[in-house]
Amino acid sequence: MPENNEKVLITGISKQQPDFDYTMTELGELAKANNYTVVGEMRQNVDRQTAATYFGSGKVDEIRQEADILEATTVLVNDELSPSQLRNLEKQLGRRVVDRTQLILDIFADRARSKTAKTQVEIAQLKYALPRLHPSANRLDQQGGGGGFANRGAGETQLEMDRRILTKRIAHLRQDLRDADVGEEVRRAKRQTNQLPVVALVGYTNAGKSTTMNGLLDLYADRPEDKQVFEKDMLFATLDTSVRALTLPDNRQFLLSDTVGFVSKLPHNLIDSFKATLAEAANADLLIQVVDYADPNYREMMAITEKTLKEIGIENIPMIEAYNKADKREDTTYPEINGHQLVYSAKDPKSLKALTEMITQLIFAEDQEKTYLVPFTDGQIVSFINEKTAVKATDYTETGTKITTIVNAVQAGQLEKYEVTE
Ligand SMILES: Nc1nc2c(ncn2[C@@H]2O[C@H](COP(=O)(O)OP(=O)(O)OP(=O)(O)O)[C@@H](O)[C@H]2O)c(=O)[nH]1
Ligand SMILES: [Mg+2]
Repeated sequence: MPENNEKVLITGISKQQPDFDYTMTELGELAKANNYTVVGEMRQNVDRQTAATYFGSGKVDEIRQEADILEATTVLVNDELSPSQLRNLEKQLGRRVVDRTQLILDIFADRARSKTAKTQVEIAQLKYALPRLHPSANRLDQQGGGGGFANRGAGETQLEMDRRILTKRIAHLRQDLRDADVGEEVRRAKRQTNQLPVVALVGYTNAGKSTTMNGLLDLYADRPEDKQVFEKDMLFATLDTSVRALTLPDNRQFLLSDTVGFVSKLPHNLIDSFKATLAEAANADLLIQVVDYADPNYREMMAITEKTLKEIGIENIPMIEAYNKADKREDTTYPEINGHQLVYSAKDPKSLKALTEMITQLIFAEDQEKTYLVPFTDGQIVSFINEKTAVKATDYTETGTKITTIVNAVQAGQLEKYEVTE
């Protein structure tokens, strides 16, 4: 967490957006997440932004005065500003201006731990910076970035050279990302586990996705070392995807994945560079949308999640709506199942069992009951059936072991030659 504690003034233009109030509240949360101290808020209730300075000129004066009175060193704007708007506003306000995109990028940069997450954030940062480079800005070569640009062509301006360095760096990072093959984790897990069904936790940041994952791992983790992903009360605690195999008491298995949370107006650069990480949910057979039911804005958060899923191309996957943190509400009992909806608490084992029941019903819907007769010489097949499928009955006959069990489509194919109809 950066030592920040800077005083900031939050500002925005309503543009008749119905969710404007909510996005301003969220901007305040994002500011806190970046360790800013919010000292005030100013809104302009107009339909359109002003081309040169975003706010109208009268409003700019007001904001400057207010920022002076409150001693705010930085003004946060609830939108992505054009490069010239940012420059003009900074000049007229006489202080640093940070737009919503920059703020979210700063938080992501602070949270990124894995090499992949760091690379993805840096690409988004550079793409944001590229059109905002300005002749008067600090020289890049003095900041030690890039390298290999000593061959400055005759007549090439400093600005052109800086742009070239950034563009080269972005290309380099993109190659790193391709080499890392982010989508590989789920694909590999699927391959190694004979195409087990994949269940993905998705939802607004801080809803409790990682806590739900950890709760389920506690109950059903396949291997003890598989346990625990990072959970914390902060926005964007998770910036990577983790996949774990779970084994239910009846031996049936599935893969569970946890991933990055969403926020409204997630910057396009960020969605773009995190696409590979986010898209892992696209490989899922079932989504669990985790919702912070104790947050008064949970409906807006759900709308944002659904919009973001659409944006990254995740549609038509069955979904459980999982209303979490019910323990923080006085007006609800839990766990409570209603169709595809569950009211629960990720910290309550009974709730997690109810969730598991729902998952089981949905992902194993295509499972079939079969009876196999396995000759005594094929002992490894009997072990496979006992370990990987939900055995209902076993009978030792003269010709071999007769087992009635529940199998998925892949297993049905693998065991076909042992199948008998009674
Ligand atoms: N009281 C209560 N707190 C919960 C519950 N579930 C999660 N939390 C808390 O909510 C906070 C966020 O939980 P996480 O699991 O990290 O949330 P996340 O959805 O993974 O968040 P990101 O990774 O930031 O997107 C943590 O402080 C959890 O302890 C719950 O059922 N009840
Ligand atoms: Mg998380």
